[in-house]
Amino acid sequence: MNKENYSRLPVMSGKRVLSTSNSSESSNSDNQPVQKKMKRVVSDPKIRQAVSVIGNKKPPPPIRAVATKMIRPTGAATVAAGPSRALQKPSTMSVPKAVSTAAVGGSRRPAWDLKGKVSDMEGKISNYQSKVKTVAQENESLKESLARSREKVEGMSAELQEVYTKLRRYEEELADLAVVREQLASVSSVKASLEGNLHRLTEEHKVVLGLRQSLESELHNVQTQFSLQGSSLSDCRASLNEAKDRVTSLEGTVARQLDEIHCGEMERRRLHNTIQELKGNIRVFCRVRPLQTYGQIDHIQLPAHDNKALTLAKTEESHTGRPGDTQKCYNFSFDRVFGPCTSQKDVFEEISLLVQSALDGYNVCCFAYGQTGSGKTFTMEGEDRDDMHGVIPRSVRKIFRAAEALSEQGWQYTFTASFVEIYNETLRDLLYTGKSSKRPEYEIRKSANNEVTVSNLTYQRVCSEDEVCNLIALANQNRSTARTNMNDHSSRSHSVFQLDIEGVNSGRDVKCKSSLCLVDLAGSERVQKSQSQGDRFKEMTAINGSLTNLGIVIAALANKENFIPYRNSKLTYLLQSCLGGNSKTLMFVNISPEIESFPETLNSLRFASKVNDCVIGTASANRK
Ligand SMILES: Nc1ncnc2c1ncn2[C@@H]1O[C@H](COP(=O)(O)OP(=O)(O)OP(=O)(O)O)[C@@H](O)[C@H]1O
Repeated sequence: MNKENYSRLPVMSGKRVLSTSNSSESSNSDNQPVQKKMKRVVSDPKIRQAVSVIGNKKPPPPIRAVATKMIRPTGAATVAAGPSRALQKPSTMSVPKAVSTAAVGGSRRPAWDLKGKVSDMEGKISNYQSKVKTVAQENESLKESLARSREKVEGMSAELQEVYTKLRRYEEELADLAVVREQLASVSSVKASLEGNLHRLTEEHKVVLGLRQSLESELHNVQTQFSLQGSSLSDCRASLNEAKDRVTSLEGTVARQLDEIHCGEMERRRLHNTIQELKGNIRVFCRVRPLQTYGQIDHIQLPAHDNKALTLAKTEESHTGRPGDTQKCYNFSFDRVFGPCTSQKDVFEEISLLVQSALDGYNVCCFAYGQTGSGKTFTMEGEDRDDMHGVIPRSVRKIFRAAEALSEQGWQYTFTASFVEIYNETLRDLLYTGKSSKRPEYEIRKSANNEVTVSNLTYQRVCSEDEVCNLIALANQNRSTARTNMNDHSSRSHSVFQLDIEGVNSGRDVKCKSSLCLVDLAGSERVQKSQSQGDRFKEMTAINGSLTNLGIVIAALANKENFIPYRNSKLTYLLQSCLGGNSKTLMFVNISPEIESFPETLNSLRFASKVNDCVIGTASANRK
């Protein structure tokens, strides 16, 4: 084995091989690599034979054969006849010069010189004998040398085995190293990726460092501000304590003022009621509808300086038949007269104080009276546009706003709405949403504490103006309308919108309860003029009967009669609590400006005058 053999081994780092080789050299007792030794041994011709034996090759026979041949006691002649190959080699042994010369070819003895020839032969024999001796000695030394060589060969075989063992170990190490190399490769790739990561992290670290610096500076700023605010906080605390003291003292003042406000509110209610009483618990407002065609109203005169007076003038034909001869004037006086140009807002302003009374715990009733088409529904409900809203939507708005304002003084209000129609002396629920075939019967009932209710009627709890407006819209859908000669869309029924109000001031332990009734009466025209027949005639009879009865009830109240015929009509029975002593009533008399309506206008004004003359007993608030 030599270095070339090593290079043909499985992959191994040269360094490691060299180091192993070196270590092997250094560990060897002879301080020589095994292969070198081997080379030297094999190059020795004597040992080569032994090596050949180890290598399973037949050993060359010569030495032993020669030795054997030489040792075998054969005669000198045999020796002389065929000298061995060893003998062919020039011998180093010394031969007597005389013998040698004669034997080799010195001068030939004469045939007769037998003695000399014998002597030559004897010399030759002794020569051969000494040669044999020498060869035997050589043979012995060769045997010894062979034995030594065998020992050496055995030693070397052992060494060789050792070398093979080492070789196998090296090979195993090499295999291990290959695994290590693979691991190294994978570790290298991991290292490369880690280096990439490291590079990225380094960049990120730089960014984070920058961020940190900016955050640190920000933190510094915040800390500065914080310390500044800390000092201002202590200032604030001091002023807070001062403020707390002030608040405590103000709370006392507020409590005192709340008491004063409450007393003031109760006083306001009392005074307000006094004013309403002074104005009369039943008041009548007259409203003239504008002309629906271009023209001038001549027969209705409204004095410019007096907004409470109205004159109805009619030029009566003379017996000669010529017009303009005599003029008959009918003067009326009401609590207020509104001309055709008065806006809805101005009309409501006059009655808003009455609506306020409803919140204060007084029953309030407001109804519109007049012939068909005179503007009752316009006055009570108005139209969709905000500025055209009538008394009902404006009252509802005022009530809810006033209730909200009073909540600051501890008042909590609950509202319940109902909407009834009286058609042909029959009650109908205008808030009914069930099937018309399943409409129940409605009966007016009076409770022990004189409260009037209607059985089966919808009493809807409401919390806002919008909710009430939705109910009014529902009622309008349900409302029965009929076509008449006087007005295509006139209502042939009375409609009664009622808002029951309950107020509680739990802090003061005060309660109040009242009703606000807003009534749009059916048209009051005379039967003859409407030319109604059949059902329409029946409608007109029922309407006029209930309106007449309304007048009778008001007159009976005015005369302080013992018996008030409320039950004569459904209308008066339903409005009983609003018309009685404990109420404030407002009647609108609506009149049409057309000259053709003169008789109806006169009738309406006469009816309203009668009502205006009534003074209903002093109202008292329903307080507990
Ligand atoms: N003050 C007013 N200004 C403008 N238009 C009015 C006024 N009063 C009434 N009108 C109009 O006159 C018409 C009739 O009015 P409205 O329907 O209110 O009469 P009514 O008395 O309620 O009739 P009915 O008894 O048939 O219900 C309507 O078109 C209404 O818009």
